[in-house]
Amino acid sequence: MAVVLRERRHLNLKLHLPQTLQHFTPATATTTAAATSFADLEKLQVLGNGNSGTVYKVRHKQTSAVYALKLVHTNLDPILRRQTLLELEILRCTDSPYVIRSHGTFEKPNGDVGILLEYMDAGTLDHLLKTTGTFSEETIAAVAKQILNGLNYLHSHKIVHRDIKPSNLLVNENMEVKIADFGVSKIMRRTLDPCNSYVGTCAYMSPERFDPEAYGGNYDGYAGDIWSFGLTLMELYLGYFPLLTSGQRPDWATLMCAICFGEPPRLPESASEEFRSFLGCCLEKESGKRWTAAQLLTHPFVSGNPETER
Ligand SMILES: Nc1ncnc2c1ncn2[C@@H]1O[C@H](COP(=O)(O)OP(=O)(O)OP(=O)(O)O)[C@@H](O)[C@H]1O
Repeated sequence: MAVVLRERRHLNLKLHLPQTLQHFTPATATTTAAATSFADLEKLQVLGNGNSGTVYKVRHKQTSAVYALKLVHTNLDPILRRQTLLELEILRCTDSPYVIRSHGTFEKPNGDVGILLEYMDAGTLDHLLKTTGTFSEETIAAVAKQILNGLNYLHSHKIVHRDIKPSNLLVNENMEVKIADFGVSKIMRRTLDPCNSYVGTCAYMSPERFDPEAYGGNYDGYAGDIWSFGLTLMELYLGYFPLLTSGQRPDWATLMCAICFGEPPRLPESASEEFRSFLGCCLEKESGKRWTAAQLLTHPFVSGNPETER
């Protein structure tokens, strides 16, 4: 299995999307414990609703193992179906402790697709922020290092996430953080492949993604992920979205002005010099000056963090 994975990576994930799900045997799955059909799973509760479908907490009837089952209603929407197949392919090819693992996929006769995922019992960073309040710098450094390890892994395999935000980062009770929801991700087929589509949550978009025309019509998707990552950390520190005006998320026009024409958001004086410097490296308006995930891992804000090896 490891050999197969290495070969895939060597090929830089030059993928051909299949038309059906029959090909999707997850490369990283513990398939012995995984279900083979919907009938093997007992639904326990709804974990959340996304744009594309519903996520359930489920139990495997024979093994009692608990998973999250993402059910996507792809039958009516060919674009959603194509994107779901791409999400599945990314999940199947990734093998990192910092990226959510898939344990299998199923398709219902009506075209609904089920993705069996590892269950993260503390939910999303967004949920944690709302229930337990703002994060200390120490916790943010530990969280940041894990997300960076995940981004570094994805970017080195030519995958751009394109929707990094607190609600797409899952946590378990050990405070292990994993990147999830590849619903709008992109696999870069060539090194210089540009991103040029307007996808992802616009609040967390970098200036060059918000206004690609001003940057020659294309943007560096990897650098876009770093901007979103920077805004995410800032939100964990402040307890609210950093570009928030008057207590509510700004509308599209206000957001565009703030992101494209305003100064990048900065941390208040109460934050340490190291944290402010770190975020400055993430929130550079010029994408070429923004640090990469690999570079950020060497920044003193995270490099000294004693995160246990996974
Ligand atoms: N593996 C998981 N473990 C635990 N909870 C999960 C898991 N995956 C998703 N969830 C929960 O289900 C919710 C909905 O997840 P989903 O992936 O559909 O994404 P979303 O980011 O809310 O939506 P969208 O796909 O529209 O961006 C999440 O916000 C989270 O609370």
